[in-house]
Amino acid sequence: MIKLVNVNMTFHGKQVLENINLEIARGETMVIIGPSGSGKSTLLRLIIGLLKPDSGEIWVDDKELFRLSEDEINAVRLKMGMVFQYSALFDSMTVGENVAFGLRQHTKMTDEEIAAVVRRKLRIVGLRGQENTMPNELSGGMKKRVSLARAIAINPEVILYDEPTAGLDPIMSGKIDRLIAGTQRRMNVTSIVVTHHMPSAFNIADRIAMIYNGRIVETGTVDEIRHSENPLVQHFIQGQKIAGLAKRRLRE
Ligand SMILES: Nc1ncnc2c1ncn2[C@@H]1O[C@H](COP(=O)(O)OP(=O)(O)OP(=O)(O)O)[C@@H](O)[C@H]1O
Repeated sequence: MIKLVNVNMTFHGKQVLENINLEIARGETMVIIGPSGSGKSTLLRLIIGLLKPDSGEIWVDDKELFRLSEDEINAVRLKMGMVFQYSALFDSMTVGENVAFGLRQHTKMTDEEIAAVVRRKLRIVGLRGQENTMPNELSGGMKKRVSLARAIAINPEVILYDEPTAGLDPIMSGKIDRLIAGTQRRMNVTSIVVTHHMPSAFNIADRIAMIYNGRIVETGTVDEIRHSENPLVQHFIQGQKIAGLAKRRLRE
């Protein structure tokens, strides 16, 4: 479904991604882990066609993104929904208008049809009847759920999530994890999830890829990653556990 071949990316002469090769099958949930600044968000932005790599190929189905015209890239993008790191809702629009945004931009649906889709998607994310609420009246977790409702409104084949549980308490994180897994099952979407949060990664992943300094240092199933002998991987997993414990102690 999605394939990156020898992808390289630099910003102002600094190599941010180096020789990335990654294949994600249809219906698979691929979780990308790695330290801050390792290139995870850049990878997502390349896959959704917001950035162009310096070299390499990015395939979505049988189409290589950067051989396409702008119109063709837009058509591929319509297969993808993105849940952004800070939810990225439009503050001046109601929840309903936020969820409807993509449908208004890219379809010829009538107002009634759009309202029906919005109602259905809000119900799926547990926000039934919140159409007229403004984003600033919502908690962080609720905003993430609106962002997910907006991403699934266009019935995407691929959903990309950038740090979906960042800043959420463990109960809300668990809820978001279940929504991600439930959405995958219900819509049979391909999911790509960037996260620092190892419990989430282990909960939802079919496979995990770890990026370190712009390179993929390991790809494997949850079990393979848990038992990896790569010290970078173990260090990251253990480090996240220690960071979690330290945070809990600070709160106590
Ligand atoms: N538009 C840009 N212009 C210049 N440098 C950038 C740009 N976007 C990202 N970078 C740099 O690329 C590197 C990778 O950034 P990226 O956001 O992909 O990392 P990340 O792994 O997602 O980090 P985090 O977990 O902190 O979100 C960083 O050094 C960042 O400063």
